[in-house]
Amino acid sequence: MLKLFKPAAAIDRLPAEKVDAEYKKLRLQVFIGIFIGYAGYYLLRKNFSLAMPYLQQEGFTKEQLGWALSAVSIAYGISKFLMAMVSDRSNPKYFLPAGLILSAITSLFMGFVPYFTSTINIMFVMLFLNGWFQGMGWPPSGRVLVHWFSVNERGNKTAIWNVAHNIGGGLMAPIAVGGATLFATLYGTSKGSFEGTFILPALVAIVVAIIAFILIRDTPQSKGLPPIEEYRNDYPSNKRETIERELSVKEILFKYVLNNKWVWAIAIANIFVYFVRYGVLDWAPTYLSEEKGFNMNKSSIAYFLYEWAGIPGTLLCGYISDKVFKGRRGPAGFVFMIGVLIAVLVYWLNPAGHPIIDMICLIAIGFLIYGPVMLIGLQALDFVPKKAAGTAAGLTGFFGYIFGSVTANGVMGTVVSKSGWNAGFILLISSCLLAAIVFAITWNVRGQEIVKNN
Ligand SMILES: O=P(O)(O)OC[C@H](O)CO
Repeated sequence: MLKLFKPAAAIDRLPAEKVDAEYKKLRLQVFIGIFIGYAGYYLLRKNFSLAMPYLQQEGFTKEQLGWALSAVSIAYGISKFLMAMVSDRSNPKYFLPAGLILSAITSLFMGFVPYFTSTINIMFVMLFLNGWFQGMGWPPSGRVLVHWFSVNERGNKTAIWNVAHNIGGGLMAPIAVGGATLFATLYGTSKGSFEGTFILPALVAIVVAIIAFILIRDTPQSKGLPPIEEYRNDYPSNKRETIERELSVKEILFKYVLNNKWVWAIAIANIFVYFVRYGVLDWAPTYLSEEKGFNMNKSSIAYFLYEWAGIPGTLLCGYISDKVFKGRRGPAGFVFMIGVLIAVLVYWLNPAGHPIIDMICLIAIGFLIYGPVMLIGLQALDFVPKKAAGTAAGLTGFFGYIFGSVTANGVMGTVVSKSGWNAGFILLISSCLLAAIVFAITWNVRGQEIVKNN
């Protein structure tokens, strides 16, 4: 591990009368830091898709660009897991901004140096690098969440933090399109300039990384504060013990993550959740234009609504899992996935000529799918001691991206080309059902109760 990333050491405790005020101030500060930091990551997650129409005008085909784009998901899935093992033993104040700056530098190279967008293979390598650096965002955020927020408030706080990615993803398109227009003006061309879709989001992301660096802190103990469990008198088990020493990679991986059946269960659920998340989102423009007669404008509105509907849906899901199901995430995940199943069915069976119903279905799917997406991350944080939290979430991310998202692009594309949209929808519906079943298997599990803290 690089010396720079070394976890911040504990310092002497502050006087008791200062603890409360300092905790309140720093909890808000670190939360804002990871919120805007993770939103910043999403400015650079898929900005390439906004460059694609311009790159098509430069002579690249849809298939070539789709292949290059898949590099982001492949690298991201692997990195979210591997970099999480590094992150669990790193100071998030350095780790999170470092990944964001590296991702921004990759994007700046693609915007400023023509060589890096000159062939599909070079773009694939650049996007792979970008995906890799993108994997440095979730794990340090998870480390901050579990060290500054105790188990009985985590559902709510994780749900609020999780909407950062909808906000970042939602803001990316106008910033990238604004960049294209701005750089077209600077370069004196009448058409949009794809360079700007790389450059402007990257510049904004660098500013975000600096702000995140200023705000984020490592553990409460490194600021002279007690562990969060002691401060809030909220322990994960009756033994009132938590692990506060940094764990070795071997301990994290083999003692707490890979031999935990519940982590495996949610990793498998994540395959199906991500297949639906990206299977619906990435194919919506194509499906709506081919089968429902939507033009690009209407399709992009539907795409936008899908992302933003995720915000209230995620908050509601976190609230329901805390208040109605008393900290059990499985039932909330089950109910939301059944809701997604119904909305996907209507989206499929609604005949062409009723665009409002298609829009409502996409809003409903967006509203409902991001809750389960968030719950899996939350369960991962809950199922292991806090020093292993990023790695557990990283494993679920690996399964979600490599087996869910990548197949949502590749397998869906092949199935739809060979057998038509009905076959594609049967895959989506089956995934909803399988995700619901795995959530149901975790029905009675309260993460904090099964965590092994010794
Ligand atoms: O798909 P990811 O890894 O960016 O995660 C998105 C959400 O934050 C999941 O909780």
